[in-house]
Parts: sequence; structure tokens; C-alpha cells
Amino acid sequence: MRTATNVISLRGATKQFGGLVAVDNMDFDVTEHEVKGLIGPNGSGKSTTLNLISGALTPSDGEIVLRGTPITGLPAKDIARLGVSRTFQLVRLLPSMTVLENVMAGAVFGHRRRWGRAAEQHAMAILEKVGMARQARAHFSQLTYIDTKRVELARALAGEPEVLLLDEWLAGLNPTELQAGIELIHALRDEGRTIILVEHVMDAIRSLCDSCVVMSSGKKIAEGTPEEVLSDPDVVRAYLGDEDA
Ligand SMILES: Nc1ncnc2c1ncn2[C@@H]1O[C@H](COP(=O)(O)OP(=O)(O)OP(=O)(O)O)[C@@H](O)[C@H]1O
Repeated sequence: MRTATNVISLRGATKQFGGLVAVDNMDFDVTEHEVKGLIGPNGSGKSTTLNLISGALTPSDGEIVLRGTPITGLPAKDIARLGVSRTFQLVRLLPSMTVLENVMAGAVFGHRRRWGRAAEQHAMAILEKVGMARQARAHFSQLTYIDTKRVELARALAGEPEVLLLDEWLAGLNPTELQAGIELIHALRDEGRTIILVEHVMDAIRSLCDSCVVMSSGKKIAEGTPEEVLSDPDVVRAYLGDEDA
């Protein structure tokens, strides 16, 4: 029997902010080609968990392993180089650069580095994939909201990451854009990419995720397929009173 290869593993990952334990002893594995959803009520520690994996924050305790290599506490740029790319809740693009230049920056500083012409050709191919090739020479200020999100996704993909972290990538989209956004992530899923996504849009969780980890007050309270976790009484209880319940 073939066993799935772990791309990312968290072992007892913990983050304290003063007296608050924002992430409390988290354990989970993400296997190759898996789309893993990280869900839970507001303030349950999802973004902090992504920040621990990407190196934006250093764990207070525990270990994070990328394909067998401990990455715990490494600087974010080193973790990106080793193969973890992410998008942010609030899009972070460089406004002085064109769409193409922003995506090229992802190719230059990512996992599989490319320079000059090779970076440009690769960036154009990724822009094509996310439906932004025609706006390659545009600046940030000229883009619609969903297009800024597409460009940020392209920047994250341009480094050819081993694992892609999406932090509420679908948040703020109108219903038509949401459909387009879900289709785009579906296409990445169909390419066999390994993805961890933090998301509040349950339709997206149901249609995109192989499995989900549910967090509440920093702790993992459930893990399984979207159907399993969303019918778990503990999960329903954790969400009660939350607008997404
Ligand atoms: N830099 C920080 N300093 C202090 N407390 C923080 C910091 N970042 C997050 N927190 C706190 O840690 C807890 C978890 O926050 P986090 O943003 O990870 O939750 P979340 O599940 O992503 O929430 P949301 O769904 O609202 O984005 C919250 O109580 C939050 O206020």
C-alpha cells in the first residue's frame, strides 16, 4: 500500500501572546496533493497558525517540519525559499511595480528561483493561469479587488512552492467573483498542488477541501472530511453564535 508523503507537519505547535495562548499544542499533517482547510470561529487561531508555518511568527513551543526538514523559527524568507508561499488577508503587493514585476518578484525570491528573462516568461505563464495576462503591464491602483487577489496568488505561485498557504483568499469577493475565485482554486487543486486554506466560506470548504482541521480557542477540536467535521456536535457548538454557523 502506498503511504501518503507528509509535506507539512505540526507537532505541538504553540503560540502565546503574553497570557493568551492563540495556538495551543496543534498537531496535524498535510500530505502531498492534499487541500487542507483550517476553519473555526473568529479569533480561534487560524491566521496565527498560518503565520507560524510561514515564519511570520516564531512558535513559543513545538515543531514544524517541511518534508522532513525542521523549519521551526526560521526567518520567513528562508521558509519561502524552502518551499512555503502564502497570500495575506490584506493583499500585499508593491504599488510602485507593475503586475508582471510583482509576480516576477515571487519567481526571484521563491522556492525555485528564476532570474531575468526566465523569471519574466514564468511570471507571464502564471498570469495566464490566473487570468491576468492582459493586465501584465498595469499597476496595482488600476486593478479591481479580485484582480489584486489574482495577482497576489500569482506572486505566491511564481516561486513554485511545495505548499501554498491561502489566508482567507476568498474574503470580500462578491457572489460572481466568489464563483470565479472558487473555480481558480479548484484548478490549482486539479493540478495536484498542496494547499492549506483558512476560509470562512463554507461552500468553498465543502467543494475544495480533502480534509479540515477545526480550531476553537487555539485548540484543534476536530479533524476529518468537511462532511464529518461540519456535522460534529463539538464543531457546531463552537460555531454557535458565529455568523457562519
Ligand atoms: N500579534 C498579536 N498579538 C497579540 N494577540 C494576537 C496577535 N495576533 C493574534 N492575536 C490574538 O490571537 C487570537 C487568535 O487570532 P487569529 O487572528 O489567529 O484568529 P483567526 O482564527 O485567524 O481569526 P479570524 O477568523 O477573525 O481571522 C485572537 O485572540 C487574537 O486577538
